[in-house]
Amino acid sequence: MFKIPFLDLPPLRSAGGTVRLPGSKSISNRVLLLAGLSEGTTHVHDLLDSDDTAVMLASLKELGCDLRTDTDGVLHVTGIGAQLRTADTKLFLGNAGTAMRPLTAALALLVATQGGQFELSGVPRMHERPIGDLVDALRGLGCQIECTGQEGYPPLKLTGPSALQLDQPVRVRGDVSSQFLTALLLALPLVAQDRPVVIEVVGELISRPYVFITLALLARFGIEVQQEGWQRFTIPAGSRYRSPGAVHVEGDASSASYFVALGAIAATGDPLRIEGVGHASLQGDVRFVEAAQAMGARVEQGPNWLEVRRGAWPLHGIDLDCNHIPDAAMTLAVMALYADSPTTLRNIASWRVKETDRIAAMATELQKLGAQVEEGPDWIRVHPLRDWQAASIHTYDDHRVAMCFSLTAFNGLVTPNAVSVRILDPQCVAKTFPDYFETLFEVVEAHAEDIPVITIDGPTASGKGTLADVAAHALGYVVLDSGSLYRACALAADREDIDLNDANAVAAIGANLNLSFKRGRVWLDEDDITDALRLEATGLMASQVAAHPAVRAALNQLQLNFRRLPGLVADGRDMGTAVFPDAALKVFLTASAATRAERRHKQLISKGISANIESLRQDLENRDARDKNRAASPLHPALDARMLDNSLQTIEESVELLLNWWAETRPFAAQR
Ligand SMILES: Nc1ncnc2c1ncn2[C@@H]1O[C@H](COP(=O)(O)OP(=O)(O)O)[C@@H](O)[C@H]1O
Ligand SMILES: Nc1ccn([C@H]2C[C@H](O)[C@@H](COP(=O)(O)OP(=O)(O)O)O2)c(=O)n1
Repeated sequence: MFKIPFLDLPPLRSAGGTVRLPGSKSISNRVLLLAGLSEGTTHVHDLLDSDDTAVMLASLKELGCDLRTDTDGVLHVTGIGAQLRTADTKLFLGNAGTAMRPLTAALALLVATQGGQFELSGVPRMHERPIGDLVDALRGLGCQIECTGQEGYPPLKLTGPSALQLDQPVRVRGDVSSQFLTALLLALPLVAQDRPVVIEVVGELISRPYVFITLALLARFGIEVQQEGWQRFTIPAGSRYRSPGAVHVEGDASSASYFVALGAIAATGDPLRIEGVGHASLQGDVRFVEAAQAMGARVEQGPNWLEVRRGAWPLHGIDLDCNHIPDAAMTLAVMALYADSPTTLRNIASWRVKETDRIAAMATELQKLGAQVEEGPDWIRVHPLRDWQAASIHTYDDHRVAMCFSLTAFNGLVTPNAVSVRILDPQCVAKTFPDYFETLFEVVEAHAEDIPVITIDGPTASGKGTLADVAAHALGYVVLDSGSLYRACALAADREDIDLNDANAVAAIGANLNLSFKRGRVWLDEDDITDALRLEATGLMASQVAAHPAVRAALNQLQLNFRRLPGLVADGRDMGTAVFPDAALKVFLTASAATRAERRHKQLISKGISANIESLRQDLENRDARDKNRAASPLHPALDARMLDNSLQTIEESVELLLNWWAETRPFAAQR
């Protein structure tokens, strides 16, 4: 996951390959709650690992469920068998609507029948998301619920015991959020032992596919709800949650929408294959596929996979009632930018009460890119965009805003003036798809020249590696420690007893280096060479082999291969002058020889390697001289490099300066 303040996406050009989706959020949290209320143990496979499921798991633990994950990643949930084990508990539910609503209903009924007190709260946004219709329905039954902040919104205090009236149908509004009905359906079996319980929906029920998932999962846990249309549901007398044993969670169909869109926009060669959802999925959002097809996508599907290619290009504008795909429909608003006519998405009032007001959020952010957007209380219209502006996209702590705006990075497919897109707070995707951006980068390609590079060149022990690592971490970029390639090449040659002055023999070794980088360690063939690489003696040998033009040529492609999405920070001697001459920022880092010798001395001592400061200084001056005076790519600043002498700076000061210089080169500076 990219735990950074912003992630810059350079222009992306094509897509293809295979994506395995994380588990569905809706199914995961319903399964967890049902498993938690059941008797016995449920073995949950392919559970989504995300913020929202973490919230539900923490709550189940508080309630006394036993949770164990085995080495295969299967979660074993032993439920409470509908018996409260705690009497007075506070639950913090973050911004997880799929936890707040059903837990409110279940706990309100449990304290009504068994006594106790629960307080449910969340982040500030959760306290702005209405829950009044559910609270009213539960109060109508006799539950005691207090809204401790504003009436109709969390936080809530649930107390009991209290007498329940279950003879009359429970009435709940269905036109704001189907999650209220889902919450009641999931919870009312708790009190349907002696008599059937009837739920009546007031108003037109929205988001029916989510209710369908609820009913299907209830059936798996032994509750066969009788349904009369979408207005009346009866939970039969004698209902009891029974663990089905093993449950497999489907891939998340809403998450699939970004990759379906990706295929429709950019899979011009191989298709984009999406594993985890298909025509047999329970989730209504698989019908996003039909909307994408209407916009031009070519889709093949099996029971649990989809393959998507570009069909029509540009895409076609559509006019669609999105009631059946409320979450996935946000993706259509971004696809609309690539269409040949405006796209109108209707019946999306529920967008206004999600993680953020999604209609307002989409309109504001699309406009930043230059798009013309109109909006109404329950609709949005997006016009095709050809004159794009680089933009810094605010994500409102809303995972779907972050994910669907990543698709705007393909603007170079409809304009010659491709722009980069900045996604602010990219880690909000943790709500449902923590590795979304990593997964995206595996199946998309950019032109190498579009992938930004920062180079840091300079003499030994000037702090290049340190600065490169911290800056790359801050930007989410890949790091190239080019010195380590020269070091590895020298080590490999030395191990084979090759004369380091024999340029061609060393170059042949360099061209066939079998290096791998795993969990912070470096491997040469089967050997872990991490520690050997850092020895001063290895540095000296590296400097020696690095003087051969043939060796430099042999290692060139290996270094170019590090230019990967979303960007690169490369440190060495000739990164800015020879390997990445088009880098957007070049830094030449220096410090006095005395300072550098002192730093290296400290570094070695801290690693338990004995060293003499005077001989270190002598070695580094010799090495500087060789690196500067060699004929092939000698160490010197590029003409357009920025000079940084950090002799008197802390690491933090150097990093801040570099990041400020970087910000000056970016097109977003004014918007941040
Ligand atoms: N600006 C700085 N101020 C103080 N110490 C630094 C600074 N930059 C780096 N160092 C320290 O100097 C040592 C050498 O840095 P390193 O990044 O390995 O240099 P290089 O990659 O240029 O050889 C490290 O122990 C590092 O913590
Ligand atoms: N891009 C590069 C990187 C390193 N080299 C050579 C010259 C250096 O003395 C050695 C070792 O480099 P490295 O960056 O690991 O050395 P320091 O960490 O700065 O001591 O490799 C090079 O010629 N070109």
